[in-house]
Amino acid sequence: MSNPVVSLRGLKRSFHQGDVTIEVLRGVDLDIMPGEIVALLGPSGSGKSTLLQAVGLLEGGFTGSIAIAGEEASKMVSDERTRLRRENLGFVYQFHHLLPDFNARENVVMPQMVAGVSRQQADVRADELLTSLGLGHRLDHRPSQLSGGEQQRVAVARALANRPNLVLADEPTGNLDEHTSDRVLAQFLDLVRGEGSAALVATHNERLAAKMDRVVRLHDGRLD
Ligand SMILES: Nc1ncnc2c1ncn2[C@@H]1O[C@H](COP(=O)(O)OP(=O)(O)OP(=O)(O)O)[C@@H](O)[C@H]1O
Repeated sequence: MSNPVVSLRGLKRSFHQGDVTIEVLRGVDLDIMPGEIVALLGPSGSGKSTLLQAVGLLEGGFTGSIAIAGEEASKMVSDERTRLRRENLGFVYQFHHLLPDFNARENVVMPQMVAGVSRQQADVRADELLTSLGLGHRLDHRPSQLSGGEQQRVAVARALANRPNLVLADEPTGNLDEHTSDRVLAQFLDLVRGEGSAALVATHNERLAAKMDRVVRLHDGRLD
């Protein structure tokens, strides 16, 4: 059997403020297999974003083991972590952080160029992804000329541009109304499945979580 795309063992994270220590993650264990889409549920403040930051190799301060595609990241120096992140991970946030001066296509092209893909190939991939998300008629629009749901779909295309093994999504449809949120999430899940990526998706929403392959819950700093 293949390696998990992510394997966490005994992951811990505390924050210190003055004399107060908040133990947010108190020993999280989690394996996600290739192609598996996992919903991460938990109330506000339970540590969902903190957990995604750990898996995304974006922040230090964690103890325990974080393996991405079989490579242990916790002892890596920053350059190695960046390489591991670029080779394996894609990100979607609640607020899309698209580049405002670039159009939809260019926003999806940019991460590919950073990864060394030619402009021509990157354009083809961007158009393919955006078209499959129903944005074939919006390729030349800038973010300010797109609706919230359209902007979020561009962010989804950008996250998948470099064919990540794992997509990390933090409330990916949290800023959209219910109808748009359902539609964008369905398109997100279809695309991730079609691409064969795994995903870890933080949400408050039980109904959206039920559409994924598996649900894990953060409770008292651990996963139930
Ligand atoms: N940089 C920080 N410094 C101090 N405390 C922090 C920091 N980041 C997070 N926390 C605390 O850690 C806890 C978990 O935060 P986190 O954002 O991971 O929760 P969450 O489950 O994603 O919440 P939400 O659903 O509201 O986004 C909170 O109590 C928060 O105040």
